[in-house]
Amino acid sequence: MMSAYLSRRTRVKICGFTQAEDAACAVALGADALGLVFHGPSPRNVSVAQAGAIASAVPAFVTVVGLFVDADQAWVREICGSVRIDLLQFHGEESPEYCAGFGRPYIKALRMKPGVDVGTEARRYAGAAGLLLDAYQPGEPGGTGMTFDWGRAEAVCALPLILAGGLTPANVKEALETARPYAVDVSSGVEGERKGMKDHDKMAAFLREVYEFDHARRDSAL
Ligand SMILES: O=C(O)c1ccccc1NCC(=O)[C@H](O)[C@H](O)COP(=O)(O)O
Repeated sequence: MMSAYLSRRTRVKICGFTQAEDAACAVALGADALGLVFHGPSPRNVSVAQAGAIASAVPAFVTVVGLFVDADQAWVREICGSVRIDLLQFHGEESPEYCAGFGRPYIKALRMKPGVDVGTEARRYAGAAGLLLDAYQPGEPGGTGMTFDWGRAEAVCALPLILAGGLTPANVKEALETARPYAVDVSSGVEGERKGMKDHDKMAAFLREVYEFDHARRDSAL
């Protein structure tokens, strides 16, 4: 009988879409989840109309993630009422009570500043569907293109861990080898010249690297 380990594959979320054709490409390449940023100051911020055009073209079984940073609750509700959002992602200082207040599954981002303990935060956000670990850059809430010490993500924790921050096709295998997360999340590392515009070749290369990592690990376990 095949063990859970043998059937294991790394999920991939690509974040920060602003163009429907980039999102369609990510789906065709096999991405598991697409992130839409609802945060005005971000260069990847999308309007309701843009988000609707992207989300409505996403097929069943691919997750549309709505990302917010310390947003007004009414704004989160308004987006959820206007756009298909399957999963919420909170990227600021939101409390567990705030995150749970929308009656939807959510993931909580942790910016890995010194002293942040993944196990402690996992207990705090026990109701989350996953914990996303991102780099800490003062004054920048996310999408920084910066990495952090992936060894800190090896923590034993009851929640699925999503590794983010500065991942690229060139470093994602090493990151997977070190941290062994449930999923990886990438934004800048698959962009071209402009933030929010995804490079289709980079997205393909990123997904290929993850696929190759999973297959090599599975083969070595046989
Ligand atoms: O992408 C943004 O512009 C953004 C703005 C504010 C909060 C979060 C943001 N992105 C969050 C993500 O999910 C990114 O994918 C994650 O931070 C990793 O980004 P990157 O280092 O660029 O791969």
